Amino acid sequence: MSLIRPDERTPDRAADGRPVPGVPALELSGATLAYGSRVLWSDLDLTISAGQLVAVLGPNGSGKTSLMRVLLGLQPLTAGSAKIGGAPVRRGSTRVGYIPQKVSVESTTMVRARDVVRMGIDGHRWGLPLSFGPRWRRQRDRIDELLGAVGADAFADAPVSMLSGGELQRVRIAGALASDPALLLCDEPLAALDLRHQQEVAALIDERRQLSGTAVLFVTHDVNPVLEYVDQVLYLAGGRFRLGPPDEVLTSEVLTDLYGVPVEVLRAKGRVIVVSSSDLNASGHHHHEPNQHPPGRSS
Ligand SMILES: Nc1ncnc2c1ncn2[C@@H]1O[C@H](COP(=O)(O)OP(=O)(O)OP(=O)(O)O)[C@@H](O)[C@H]1O
Repeated sequence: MSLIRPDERTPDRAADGRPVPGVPALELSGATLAYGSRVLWSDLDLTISAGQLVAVLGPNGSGKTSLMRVLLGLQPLTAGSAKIGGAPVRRGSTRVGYIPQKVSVESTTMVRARDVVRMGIDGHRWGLPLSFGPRWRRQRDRIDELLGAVGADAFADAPVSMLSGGELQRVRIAGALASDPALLLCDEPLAALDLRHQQEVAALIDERRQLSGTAVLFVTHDVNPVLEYVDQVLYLAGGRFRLGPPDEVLTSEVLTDLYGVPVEVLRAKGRVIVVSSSDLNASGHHHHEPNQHPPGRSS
């Protein structure tokens, strides 16, 4: 069932809601973002087709969240263009689903799991729920369907403040997918989860993109839980970036060039570990990011 409002139609969808082949879910052309004289990234060309997953990696302050803000229509580009489903980015679009790291309202109110999903259908707007009637029933069925698809039906009526981290992420995914978005933005959705829940949530996102063709932009500090699903890596560092398949970007040579200091990329049992060469003898961390402001780079 398509829930795209007439004012939300984008060229990637026909009037009946069916996908139009060949229109990218996301297209960034010559995209540049600078705060004053500080350039976070410049001349970024990135095309994400329906169903593709792109991991965005990089040290603190490299501009990952800022990229999400651009795609949510909250931050204008300094130069270049950004299109979602073939239409310019705009604030509040239901063509973009967003899984934030935290939703502060949830811990302080009696918001139920199904309310989070309803807000996704309504385009993230708070408002009075529909009262009983055919539209209410259709919406309720849709919410149940969405919660069922992520295995969250058992806690549909539970206050979200009582859910575990893994349960809450399932509900957020259902809410983010409620409007059948062309693009799903995930801001470190695995950060608060244990390994089992990380794997479950990553598999869930992968399953949904395969079923619905939703493209995914996945910001993370640790690529390992999603490595098997990643089509491209966008690695931001020191005002520059590298974009390509994981095997081409996650190499000692590429990251040493990007950071401007010696970096080693180690691979063990299918996992990728990035360490600065000077830390090679240090232990205790599975992923140690090199200095985020290497000498000679703008910061
Ligand atoms: N509105 C703004 N005006 C000026 N500087 C900003 C603004 N928003 C963010 N910054 C700065 O831009 C840099 C990039 O921030 P951003 O949050 O995008 O990085 P990040 O890669 O998501 O970092 P982290 O991994 O720590 O979340 C930071 O140094 C931040 O202080």
